[in-house]
Amino acid sequence: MQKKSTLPLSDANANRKKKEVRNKETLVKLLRWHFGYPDFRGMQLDAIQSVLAGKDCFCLMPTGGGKSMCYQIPALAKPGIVLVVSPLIGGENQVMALKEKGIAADFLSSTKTADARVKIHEDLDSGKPSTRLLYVTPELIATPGFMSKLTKIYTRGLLNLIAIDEAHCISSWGHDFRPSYRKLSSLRSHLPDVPILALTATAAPKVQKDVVESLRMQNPLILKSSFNRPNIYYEVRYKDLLDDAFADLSNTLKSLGDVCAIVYCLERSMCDDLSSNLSQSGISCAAYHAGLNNKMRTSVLDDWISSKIKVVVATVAFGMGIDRKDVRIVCHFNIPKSMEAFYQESGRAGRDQLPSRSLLYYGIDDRKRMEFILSKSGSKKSQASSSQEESSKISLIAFNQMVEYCEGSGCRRKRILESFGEQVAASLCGKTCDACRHPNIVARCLEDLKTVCALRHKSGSSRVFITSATAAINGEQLSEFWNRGEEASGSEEDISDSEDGNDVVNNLTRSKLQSRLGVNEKLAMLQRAEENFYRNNNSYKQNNKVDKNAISDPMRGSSRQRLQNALKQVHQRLDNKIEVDTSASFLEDECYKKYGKAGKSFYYSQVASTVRWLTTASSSELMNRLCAINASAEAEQSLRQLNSPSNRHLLWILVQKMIPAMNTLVMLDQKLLRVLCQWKAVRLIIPTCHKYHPSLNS
Ligand SMILES: Nc1ncnc2c1ncn2[C@@H]1O[C@H](COP(=O)(O)OP(=O)(O)OP(=O)(O)O)[C@@H](O)[C@H]1O
Ligand SMILES: [Mg+2]
Repeated sequence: MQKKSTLPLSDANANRKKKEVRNKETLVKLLRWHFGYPDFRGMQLDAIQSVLAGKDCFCLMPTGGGKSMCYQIPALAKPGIVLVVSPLIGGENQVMALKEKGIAADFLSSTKTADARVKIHEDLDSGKPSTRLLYVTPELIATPGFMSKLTKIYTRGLLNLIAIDEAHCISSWGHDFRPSYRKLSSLRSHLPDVPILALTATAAPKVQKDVVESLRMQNPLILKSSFNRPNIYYEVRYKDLLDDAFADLSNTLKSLGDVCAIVYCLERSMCDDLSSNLSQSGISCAAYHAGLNNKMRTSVLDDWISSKIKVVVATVAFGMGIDRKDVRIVCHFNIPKSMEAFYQESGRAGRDQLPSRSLLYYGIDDRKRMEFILSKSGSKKSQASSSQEESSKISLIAFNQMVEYCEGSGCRRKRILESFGEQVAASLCGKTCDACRHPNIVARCLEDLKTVCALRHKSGSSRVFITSATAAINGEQLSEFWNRGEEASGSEEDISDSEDGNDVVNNLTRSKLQSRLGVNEKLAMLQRAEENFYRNNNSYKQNNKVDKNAISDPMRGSSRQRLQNALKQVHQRLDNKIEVDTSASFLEDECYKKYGKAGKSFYYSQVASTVRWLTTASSSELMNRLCAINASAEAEQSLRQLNSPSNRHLLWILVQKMIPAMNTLVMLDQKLLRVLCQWKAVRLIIPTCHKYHPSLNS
């Protein structure tokens, strides 16, 4: 790309020239000439004028707010160099975009070839460098060789400004602390008179204080814009209330058409699995995480930027500085670790200011996993905080804001903004979050979630079985939630999230809940469960055909072993009251049923989560749960004996007798009974059947 000439500024005496450089008209002209934008946004002009006047400035602007312009325009306003400290990816992208506009920018980093580096150094040493914006990584600043080069440029009076992009990385209070940023404190002592511009979208007051102090900024102008992103619609969906969160995600992405999207996951392996699952369902996507080599990462990024692929399934490694304006949806498939992280990541949607969405899938297991990780993760941050314990406490407090965002019924937007200390008028949202647009549905979801938690707490059991909340929301109808009794007795609950309908039957036998539903609703629900059963069975078969992700028998064996090891300890705690082998097989089977078709890492993470539960649950939780498993294993044994054609008729009679007695369904048809048999639902009914038909005992 040809170099664009700098906009000629009138040349009079030095003082007048200095002032002229800062006057609005001149700066707007530069903006139009180089970038084609009609005017400055928000506080851009204030920041630009401040640094051109030689003053330090701390600039807090929302994601996509246009922070880069605050140092790009000063670089074009007067001769000399603006040094931009930035993380690698973000810097490289910006340099590429600037070069395309004919602006002399370069990135000096270890990823450059030796030749390219020599060229840049020659230009810097020339006494009249053509480079206007020199991007570097914080690591480079820390090297003595580069600092002496900078000092040379500075003594020649050619260093106009030091811009620290993503400045929150300096602070261990921020969500993305990077030790290399800490070393930037040496800039002020080596280059005392150069104004420093710190830019971030992280608003925590502690971060601001940390940044200002670490960089030794002097009486900086503090500019803060509102963090509101009015063009983003915020929504939370509850994994524990969805039939199948993967299917829900995939359907959501498909329903939006061929749009550009980011899906964030917690773990690399989950990115790989989710990406391959989405690809299998026809979505153009790829995984991006730190486990891929540089070449792969660059190629995924290039393909996504150039629209060859539409969806990137990524860890947080896909992050800072990625400037694709038309991301229409950012999904979090796992809950992020803090509101700041969530804000930054979701903020990658709609940088073109057009309507966009943030969709977070919240799951109780994810929450527990994150709490576990954060409680162990203090050591990383302990450099700045007094102890590891304190540091993990801070992380957990930060995480709690995220939990409140998901579990609260109030406006999501308000919650985000208030977490950054903004006062928010009730009318601000204007129904641009699910809680404001569908308050009843959200309230109901939360009620259901409470029920799920209560059931788990009582019996160590897992989730309820309901149809997708999404469908209900999209259809503007009431959702199909039915399990709303808080005091539901869950004694015969099992942890299973299996999609085979056990949950339906389990829940049907919970008498407190039953009275709340009409027969038709219950039948409809059974029918849906039946459809799900067949649908899941089919997709399972289909997936299995192509399965490089398949979970092999040895893998399952080693998972059983893991569970057995954990169960042995539980066994001792519970005075040898449980069957280790039976329980291990049962728990492993559950993990497999739940995530077998989703891939290895989903499966492994479910196994890990079960092991964690075994090591952290209370004795009574363990007793309830594990005794239920043993009882259920016995019941299954009985089922095998019972499920012969001649016994089916008997079963049918039993079901008819038993269910009305329990005030549930007054009738079932043969078809549904067949389904019940296939779901092995009878195994759950059988213990109850004994009461009604003692002859069964024989
Ligand atoms: N005055 C303006 N008018 C219109 N568009 C602008 C203006 N200033 C910047 N932009 C555009 O807005 C987009 C976002 O800008 P930028 O990347 O600087 O945001 P940011 O604040 O650094 O966001 P993030 O925190 O996500 O890095 C860019 O595409 C940029 O070109
Ligand atoms: Mg930026």
